Amino acid sequence: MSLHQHENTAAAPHPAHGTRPLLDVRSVYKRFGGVEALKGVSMKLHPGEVVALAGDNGAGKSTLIKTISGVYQPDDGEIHFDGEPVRFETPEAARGHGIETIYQDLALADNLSIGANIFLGREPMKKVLGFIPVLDRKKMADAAKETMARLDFHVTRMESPVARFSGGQRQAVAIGRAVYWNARVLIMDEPTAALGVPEQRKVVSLIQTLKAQGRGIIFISHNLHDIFAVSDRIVVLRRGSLAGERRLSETNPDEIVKLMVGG
Ligand SMILES: Nc1ncnc2c1ncn2[C@@H]1O[C@H](COP(=O)(O)OP(=O)(O)OP(=O)(O)O)[C@@H](O)[C@H]1O
Repeated sequence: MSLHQHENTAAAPHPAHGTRPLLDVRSVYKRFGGVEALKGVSMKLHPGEVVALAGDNGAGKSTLIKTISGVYQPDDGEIHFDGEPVRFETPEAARGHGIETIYQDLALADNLSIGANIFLGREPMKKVLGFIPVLDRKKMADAAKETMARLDFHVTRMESPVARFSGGQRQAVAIGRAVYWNARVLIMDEPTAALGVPEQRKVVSLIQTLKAQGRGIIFISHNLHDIFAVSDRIVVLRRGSLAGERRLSETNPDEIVKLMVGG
């Protein structure tokens, strides 16, 4: 196996360069049987940076985010988090380091409130009469209010089941959950897919809020408009390899499409 060298590493340094990257993916390989889904992919993510992952179907985008977030383990190569080499055997292990992934299904419990969704599976308990454990609903409600306010995202009916919320609001709840649990890296799979235009704008503005809070964000998108609206850098994959990497200020949608399709 030869290390795959990519031609385009010309992206100018991000202003955050010089600071230590939050995430440093170094020449990662991932195979599924005979399929080489990742062939020596490298990428970095700095605090307060938004990186878009672009690429055609089958380019390796999902495999890359799942390899970063502990769903898969790399067959070769290394992942460094906050300067230390890491190997996450499970998504929970990645979460323990503050790497939270939001998939398209959002993994929300539709019939529960925002607070209950934030604490899903990690419910806070309190004791009544000194020994009977019950759900600490006040803690859940307060956390929901605070978290959504931190995201500058206001819903009037905090106690409603999230099924009643719009797509953008539901995305905000999923982001809120990650933020409550101190996500330092948020990975989002197509966060604006299946949303109407005003809702897409809200999600873009949420991503800007997360960035201003110094978190690192990686998002997969097929939507070049959103990519250009919110990212600092675009990493383009093609057939499992890095096809190129560009700072937003030095590229345009045509060039990104060319990198995606090759030739
Ligand atoms: N669990 C798996 N088992 C076998 N092959 C897989 C598996 N996951 C991905 N692949 C293969 O790896 C390659 C990369 O797939 P991946 O889903 O990462 O691409 P993608 O860029 O996310 O594509 P899309 O935009 O269609 O979701 C494809 O050839 C795919 O068929």
